[in-house]
Amino acid sequence: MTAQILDGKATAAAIKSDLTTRVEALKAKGITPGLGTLLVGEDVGSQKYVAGKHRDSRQIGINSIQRELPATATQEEIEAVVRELNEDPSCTGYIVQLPLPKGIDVNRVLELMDPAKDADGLHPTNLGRLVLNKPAPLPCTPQGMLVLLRRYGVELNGAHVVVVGRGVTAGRPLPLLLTRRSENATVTQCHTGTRDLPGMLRQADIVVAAAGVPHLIKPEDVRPGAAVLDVGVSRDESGKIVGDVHPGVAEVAGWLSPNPGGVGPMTRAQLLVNVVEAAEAQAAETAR
Ligand SMILES: Nc1nc(=O)c2c([nH]1)NC[C@@H]1CN(c3ccc(C(=O)N[C@@H](CCC(=O)O)C(=O)O)cc3)C=[N+]21
Repeated sequence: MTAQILDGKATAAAIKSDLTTRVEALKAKGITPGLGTLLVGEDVGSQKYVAGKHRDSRQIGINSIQRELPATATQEEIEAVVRELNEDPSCTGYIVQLPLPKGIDVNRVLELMDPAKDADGLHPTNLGRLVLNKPAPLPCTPQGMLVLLRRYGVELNGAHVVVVGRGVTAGRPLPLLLTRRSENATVTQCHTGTRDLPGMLRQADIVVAAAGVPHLIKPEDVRPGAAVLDVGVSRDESGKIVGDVHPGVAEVAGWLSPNPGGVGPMTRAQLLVNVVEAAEAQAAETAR
């Protein structure tokens, strides 16, 4: 058996094509959405992600507002740029690329963001609204996974999803989305403290590997026919991406979201969705 590939690149392209039309409609009303990014430091991986986000934006007609600070930037300097982006009317939504340099209080920075401009969906107010089932920009990586599973018809209703990892961008918020009545999945969250990870994995209809541990998920851990999403990003000595899923899993799983080419492009597409939706909300506000 060879898994059907959940093609995040192709799905993201379809989402971007739909967004292009919505951006044109906004422009006809005199609104051009703008995506802002704040990148602190010279991490090559982060530079690549941010460049990719601006490339995507340009493709669909969204303006880019690119702010950079050196790794030596102080808390005050970072907060000053956040305040600027909050005030800037050309910036519809923005992200502060994580991680921030050591010694910076990340949560203080994130809490200073205008929740209405939170393109990542990771502002405490928006995460709180998600818990309360109120409308909010959704966290991009989990929402990207959901859209990908839906597109390929992977059943969520009643499914047992085992999420490995509890990071703020992926593992922690994903169960909030999956356990809503509209999705109706049952979720087990596993992490480094989980006693019998292979035993948990074997019970899963869907495995989400978001631990950041290279090849953590082995073929013998996966129930034949299960869906497996490779989310964790590590790099080998040559800088090549290594995911959390062992390549042999492709022979056992029913569906596989590869890495690269799976959840990464979906995360970026969802970021654009959040910016376009923020601009549409703004347009509706102006029209009233
Ligand atoms: N505030 C914030 N928001 C984020 O969303 C965020 C972040 N900080 N910090 C780091 C992680 C990581 N992340 C990725 C996004 C896209 C790809 C992606 O598109 N990857 C391509 C490959 C890219 C390559 O080859 O380097 C793919 O999977 O096909 C990967 C990883 C977003 N993150």
